[in-house]
Amino acid sequence: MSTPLKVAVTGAAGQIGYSLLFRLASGALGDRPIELRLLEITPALKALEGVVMELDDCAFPNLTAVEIGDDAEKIFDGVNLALLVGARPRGPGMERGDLLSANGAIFTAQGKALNAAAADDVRIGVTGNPANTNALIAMTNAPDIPDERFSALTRLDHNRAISQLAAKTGASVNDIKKMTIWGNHSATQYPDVFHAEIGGKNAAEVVGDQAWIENDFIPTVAKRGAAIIDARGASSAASAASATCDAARDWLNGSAEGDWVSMAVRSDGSYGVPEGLISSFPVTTKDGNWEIVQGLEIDEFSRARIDASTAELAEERTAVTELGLI
Ligand SMILES: NC(=O)C1=CN([C@@H]2O[C@H](COP(=O)(O)OP(=O)(O)OC[C@H]3O[C@@H](n4cnc5c(N)ncnc54)[C@H](O)[C@@H]3O)[C@@H](O)[C@H]2O)C=CC1
Ligand SMILES: O=C([O-])CC(=O)C(=O)O
Repeated sequence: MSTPLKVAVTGAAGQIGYSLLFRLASGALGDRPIELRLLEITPALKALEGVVMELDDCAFPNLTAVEIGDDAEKIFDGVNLALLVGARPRGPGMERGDLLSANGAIFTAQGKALNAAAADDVRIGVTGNPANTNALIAMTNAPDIPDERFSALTRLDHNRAISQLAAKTGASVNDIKKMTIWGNHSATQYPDVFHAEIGGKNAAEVVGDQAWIENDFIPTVAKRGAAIIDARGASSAASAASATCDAARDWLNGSAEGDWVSMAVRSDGSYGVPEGLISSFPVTTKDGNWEIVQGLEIDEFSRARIDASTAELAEERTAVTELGLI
């Protein structure tokens, strides 16, 4: 048996955790042994013990060990992958950015703990909202970990966009490639169909309905989180866990040939996105590394939307700078 991949999950007793842990343990990252290291706040440890009892009861063949605790440095010791989920979710009527001050402090502490304790090859995926700026906070507080090891989750938005496009065109989700989410995991995000393909043809041309793209598709994807909160009374959990798995699997194992994925990563200035912001881009991945897809033509319609979302990210960066978090 190969050495287990040590995977930390924070907020493990929460809603997303309750789906994510079982997906990870049952092979979402591939058929490989994994060790789970689960971080919670002290009052949630008892509930987490119950979740671990359930993990035990599944007798997952690839789950070699589970450790739980409330000390981030101990839990992050030697981890190869850290999935930072633990943070307060928004309720009805809130924007994700409203969580900045409540959740930002979690990511300073966890950035420092990862810096001190994680394995040299660690990859860190941030799901807790506001995900992009939380990733920026963790990255800035972990100066010894290369910046490219941090990403924030926009894979859920990417998956939502594929699903909406499949429903509109009658195509299978398997035929839809090269979807892109640009910018922030917020209502300003820009799901881009102009570079996407359906069965090898340009997706915007297949749709042939600019009004639908503008007035239906983009707002439906961008506001899907709020629609789920309205319907469920709680924010998306199983789909967020599924996207967290998809993103981690593709990061570690590589994106498919002839396709790309959306990940929020540190901007190097590509596509005019201010350097240093954690913004979503089309990326290809291989062996735990990502590369921003280059050379896409950005027309005026797309330019305005990318700029609006990255302006919001810049404002969030200013806000957390003023809060002393970075
Ligand atoms: N990026 C994305 O696509 C999505 C992000 N989210 C976000 O994920 C986060 C978690 O959502 P849920 O699981 O539904 O929330 P939840 O409230 O059910 O669970 C959060 C858990 O985090 C724990 N926690 C709080 N502070 C912690 C700390 N310092 N260390 C470790 N654990 C801590 C809490 O005790 C709780 O058990 C929220 O911020 C939510 O908005 C949710 C859906 C999609
Ligand atoms: O909308 C929320 O607050 C939860 C979330 O991030 C999503 O479902 O995309």
